[in-house]
Amino acid sequence: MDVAVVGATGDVGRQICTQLVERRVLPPTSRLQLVGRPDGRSSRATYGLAADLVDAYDEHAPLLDVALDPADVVADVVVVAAGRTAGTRPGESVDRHALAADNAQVFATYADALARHGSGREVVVVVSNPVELGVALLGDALGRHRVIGMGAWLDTLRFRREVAASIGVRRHRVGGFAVGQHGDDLVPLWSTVRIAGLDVAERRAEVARVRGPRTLATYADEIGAAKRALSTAAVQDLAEAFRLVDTWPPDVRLAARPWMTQQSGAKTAAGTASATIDLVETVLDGRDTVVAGQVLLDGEVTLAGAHVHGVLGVPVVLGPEGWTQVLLPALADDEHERLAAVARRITAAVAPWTERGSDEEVTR
Ligand SMILES: NC(=O)c1ccc[n+]([C@@H]2O[C@H](COP(=O)([O-])OP(=O)(O)OC[C@H]3O[C@@H](n4cnc5c(N)ncnc54)[C@H](O)[C@@H]3O)[C@@H](O)[C@H]2O)c1
Repeated sequence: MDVAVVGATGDVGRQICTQLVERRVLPPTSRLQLVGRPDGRSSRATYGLAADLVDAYDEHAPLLDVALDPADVVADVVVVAAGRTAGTRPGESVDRHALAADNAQVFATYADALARHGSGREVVVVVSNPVELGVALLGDALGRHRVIGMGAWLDTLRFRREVAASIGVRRHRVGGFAVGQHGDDLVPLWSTVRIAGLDVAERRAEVARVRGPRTLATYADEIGAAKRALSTAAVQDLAEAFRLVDTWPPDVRLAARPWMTQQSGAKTAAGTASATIDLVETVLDGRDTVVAGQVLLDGEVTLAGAHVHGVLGVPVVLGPEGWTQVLLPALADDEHERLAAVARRITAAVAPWTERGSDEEVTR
């Protein structure tokens, strides 16, 4: 099985390539295709990255190949990590609309190239932001089941880690999902949290203790307040800003910590790459596994009495041919309400770049 990484020399793309090789996800007989742009620095750096990876991992590296023309991308799994990023400088806000305007062309280019020249079977993992727009454009072009965005899986892993830290266990003992839109519009599904080794009563008591008497009705305000507090704290002392994050409930930390990391200039490349590789491994593995991801829905989910026909982060079954089933359990009222609002906001955000049109037409 072969993997292509589009945007291989970017901060995230480079981490994905390195981890794919270092974690031996691909055997030496497989091919890792590093995809760059024909113009600019990335074309030269793509060849350099291939040489550096062989230098480091010659004993077990897969075959390494460079592609600079979208028409030459060939793989069983294509990871799209190319494009502009935002919010990496102190005080810089993430304007998802502006980011969409920039990255829509990148998504459209590879959607078109894979539709024309691909095998018709490749599975695409979208990393670039806005991940929902990437899933919409690539899903429309290639078939929606073959395209998954990794933002909800990263948010899910972060949610599990924050809950685990508050309870005092390791992440692998915590289950549960964070869904919705990647970024501030994520939806932590507290009702799905499970903790290995605890019975139902014990788990409920632990969740109530670490969550407190809050609901998702105030979540957006809490995230806004957290960012303001961090902006002030970070001016004085970045260590103090990260210490402040630790004083908040798990779901606020879930949104605030990556935001602070991005603002620190460090970016979130390692965590993003690791979550991406989970999805790539799942597809290559050949067995169906439940993950969370942004997918293009066609009525599989009903929120506020309306079927969702658009992109939304949800738990899905992922396998060798892409995602097959949505596994969204019955939600608590506050979760349902927030997820319905988020679905509408994603649809509105994606509409200018797709042919699906207005909110009402998409979610009916
Ligand atoms: N989904 C997530 O959880 C998540 C997390 C972190 C970053 N991201 C996103 O990943 C993307 C990349 O982030 P980064 O920090 O690596 O950015 P970066 O600026 O370091 O790298 C972007 C790379 O994309 C390349 N590129 C741009 N247009 C291209 C094209 N048409 N074809 C091939 N390559 C092209 C550039 O040459 C560069 O190497 C951004 O959109 C960012 O928002 C997503």
